[in-house]
Formats: sequence, C-alpha cells, structure tokens
Amino acid sequence: MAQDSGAPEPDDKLHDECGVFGVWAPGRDVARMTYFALRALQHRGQESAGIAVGDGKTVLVRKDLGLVTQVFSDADLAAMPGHVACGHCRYGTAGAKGWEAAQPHLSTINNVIIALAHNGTLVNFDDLRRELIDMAIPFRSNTDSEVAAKLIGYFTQRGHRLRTGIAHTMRMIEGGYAMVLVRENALYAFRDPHGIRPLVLGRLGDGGWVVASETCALDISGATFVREIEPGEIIRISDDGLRSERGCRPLTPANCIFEHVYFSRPDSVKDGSSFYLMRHRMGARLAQEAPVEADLVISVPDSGTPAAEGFAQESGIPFGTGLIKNRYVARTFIQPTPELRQMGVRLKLNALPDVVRGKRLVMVDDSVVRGTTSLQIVRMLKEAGATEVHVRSASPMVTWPCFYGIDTANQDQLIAANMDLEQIRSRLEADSVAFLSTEGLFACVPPNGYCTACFTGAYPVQIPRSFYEEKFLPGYEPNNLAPASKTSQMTLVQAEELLGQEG
Ligand SMILES: O=P(O)(O)OC[C@H]1O[C@H](OP(=O)(O)OP(=O)(O)O)[C@H](O)[C@@H]1O
Ligand SMILES: NC(=O)CC[C@H](N)C(=O)O
Ligand code: SF4
Ligand SMILES: [Mg+2]
Repeated sequence: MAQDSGAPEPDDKLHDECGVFGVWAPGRDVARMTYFALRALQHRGQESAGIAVGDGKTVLVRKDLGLVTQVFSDADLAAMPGHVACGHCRYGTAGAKGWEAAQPHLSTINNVIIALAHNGTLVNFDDLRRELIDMAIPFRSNTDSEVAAKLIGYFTQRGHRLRTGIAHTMRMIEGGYAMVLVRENALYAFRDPHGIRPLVLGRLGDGGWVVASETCALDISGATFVREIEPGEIIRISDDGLRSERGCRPLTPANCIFEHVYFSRPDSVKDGSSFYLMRHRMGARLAQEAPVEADLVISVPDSGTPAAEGFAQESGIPFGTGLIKNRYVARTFIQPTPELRQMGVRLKLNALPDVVRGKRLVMVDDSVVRGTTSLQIVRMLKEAGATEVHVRSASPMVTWPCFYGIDTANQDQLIAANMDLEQIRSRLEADSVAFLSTEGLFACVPPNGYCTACFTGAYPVQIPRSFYEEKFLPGYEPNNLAPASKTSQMTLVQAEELLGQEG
C-alpha cells in the first residue's frame, strides 16, 4: 500500500479532474454498476479509483492507485454486496497523490460510517483542516476532500441529522464541488452554490436512482436523465424515496465552461446539447473568426476532432487524418524532462506522411494551454512533409489558473499568459496561430451562467490570498466576483452556533 508522498508532482499537462458516481438500487449489483460507470468516467481521472458500498448495516470501501480496471477484479466486486454505492476516479488537485488521498474518504459519526466522493477543489480547506486537527479530529491525507468528509462528521456528531451536517458543511466550504456520499442505508448528492462542477440525476427502469458527473455514466447504467442536481441542493435517496432540500442559498450560476471545451466526453449531454455538437460549433465559429487558405484540416485526436470537423465543414477545406493516436497511452502521461515530453507526445501521436506530405495544413485542437502538445505536433507534421501548419485553438487563450477542480498549472507555465500572439506563433514554429474569442465560445454553448475564469480572470468564488499567491505572475490579481460567505469566515464554533440558531 503506497503512502502519501508529499506535494503534487509538477508536470506539464492540462489535467482532467475527477469523476463521481452514486447509485441507489436495492436488489442490483451496485458495486458492479459503479465499476462500469467509473470506467465510463475514466477520462476524468486516472490516478486512483474507489468504490464504497452500503449494505444496510455498514459501509465498505475499496480504493487504490491506478485505473478502474487495475483497482478492481471480479472477485473484489463480488465481495462488495449492498444496495447503495458511490465511486470516484481521481486526478488530484489538492494534497498529495498517494493512496491515502484516493477516494471515497471515510468518516465515522458515532456508530455510523459515511464515505464521500468529491469532484472539485475547496479553496479554504487549509484553515478548516487546521481547526479540525486542533479539535483532535484525525486525518489520513492532506486533501481538501477529506476535510469535507470530516467536517460533515463534525457537524453531524454534534447532534444534527446527517443532512443538516451536510448543509452546515456546505455553508463553511468555498470552491467547486460535486459530492456524492453514502451511508449504510442512503445516498446523498450535493453541489456547490454556483454549480461550478457538474452533477446529474438519472432514473433506473426498476425504480433505482443514479447520480454522476456526466450523462455518459447514466447511459452505461441504463438510466435516463432526469435533471441536474441544482446548485446548493442536497438530495437524499433511501427507502423513503428521493427527497430534495436546500443545503445553501444558490448563487450566480457559474458552470465550468472547460467541461464544454475539453473535459466532458463528447457523448455526454448538458442543457440539451451534446458536447460533441458544441465543440463542432466551436470549430465552425473558429473557421469564421480565423480563416486560412489551406489544403487539409486535421485534428489533434481525439479531443480536437469534433472542432476540427466543424472547422472543415464551415471552411469547405477537406478533413483528413493526419495524426494517428496510440490508444494504449493514457491521457496523463508524466514527462519530467523536455526530451521525455517530446517522446511522450510521439508515443501518443504519430504523423501520417502519406496524408500530410506537400500539404498546407490547418491543425485544430480543443485548447492550447502550455503549448507543449502543439509544438511537438507542428514539428512532427513538418518533418512528415507538411509545407505549412496553421494552429487553431477551439477555445480562447488560457491565461489564468483554475482553483475549482482542474489543474491548469501556474500562470508562468501558461503560454498565453507569457506571450503575445506573434510570440506564440514563433514558439510553436507554426505558420499562423489563432484562438477562438470568448464571445465566439459563448455563442456555441447553450445559454447558462458560466465560469470563464481561466480565460478572463473573473473568479466566481473568492480565492484566499494564501491559496493563490504562488500561482500568479507578478502584477496579476484575480478579479473576485463575489465575497466569501459570512459563515466561511467564522471559526467552526462560531459558525456552529449561528447555523444552529438558523436551523
Ligand atoms: O498546450 P498543452 O499544455 O499541451 O495542453 C493542451 C493539450 O492538452 C489536452 O490534451 P491531452 O494530451 O492532455 O489529452 P487528450 O488526449 O485527451 O486530448 C488538450 O486536448 C490539448 O491537446
Ligand atoms: N480533480 C478533482 O476533482 C480532485 C478532487 C480533490 N480536490 C482531490 O484532490 O482529491
Ligand atoms: S477556471 Fe476555467 S477550468 Fe476552472 S472552473 Fe472556471 S472555467 Fe472551469
Ligand atoms: Mg489533446
């Protein structure tokens, strides 16, 4: 069993976030259903995977480092009977990377065990963790998610019902969160008041329920989409059916727009549209905003493909396969040196000289973050005989780090925060480069409230200075759109008193 190894290791990729899933289905094999759902959500996190099952008496958790298929054998799943379960696949954003940080996290409340799975990042977890430690509450990891699990335990232990403990916790924690929790006989799901991180509810044909980060996990479970969990809402599913209540006041909606650009699977659906369709539109819009004379449009597979198809369709330039992806290379390949980085991209993608030789290419990707991928691919395409390579990013310039559940790196590593367009073009060794405008991006997604902080620096949830100081370049300050909540500024004892009075 590996131990926590300290701070997150720096690498140079844009990382996914986490996937969460929950199921209430008496009479069904809930562990196996969760396993399949986590496999559908595997693109959201490949560091660790875990499943917690409630069987009416207690909660059993199994988790480990690795992919879902590496963590669970058939025998493991068979040894986890129950009627309620939650699951998690992780890419860590706060705390260490080791086994202890794998989710779901356990917390014991009197004789009740809860297990919590979290997608997102809590920006004020450090202070809360310190306070809980001062109260002799034990921690096994240094992650934000375990702080939420222990906080729920703390409030619930003080005589409240579990759902009141969750509601009080929601009023103390700040940041992005979609959380799924099981106890021995019930499933809970709740979402941050801005709805930054996604969480959907689905219904099984036989009366069961599921919740998931994305609708692709409903599809694999045979569930039909019912609705999203509302920002600030807590749902509880048990023998008494589904109950909804407000955990905290909903605030200005700020759905993460990067889900639309890159994170979510193209076959997942949000606000009535598939992410495939939205990305196709982004590519078409990019062709209008940044046209170029060329012979062939190629994509950086797989995530750049819908936008490349849209670009080709709108521009009338044929779409071709210029790059082949090795399907056995994981998304998050860690590359500690420039040489290995180059090998990493080459291991994952290779050019097809027969297709690109002698051609002027438009190379479309969903995003250019540090520029590592684009630079390697431009070189590869030119070596394979392309005469021109025009780089097109189907999202705006990423100039600000994310603090709400996605690891977009410190600002000094974001190519667009450090260079103007001409410098980027030259660094990428491209013949031209263009990014979709922010207005263009908005025109391609369903009307809703969005977080666009990584493009604009307008942060929907205030970030404490201690949390961001080292992340920004000198002279950059986040534009915090809203102050932190009153209760999150209080000590736990003060908050408990106030929340207790408010009921
Ligand atoms: O500018 P960079 O810092 O290189 O980041 C941008 C790249 O990262 C992502 O791909 P990634 O290779 O992580 O995964 P994918 O195979 O899912 O597209 C994204 O799709 C871009 O291709
Ligand atoms: N990417 C995520 O959503 C990570 C969840 C949580 N912050 C963790 O690091 O475990
Ligand atoms: S900063 Fe960007 S990646 Fe982070 S939640 Fe906002 S839109 Fe999503
Ligand atoms: Mg990519």
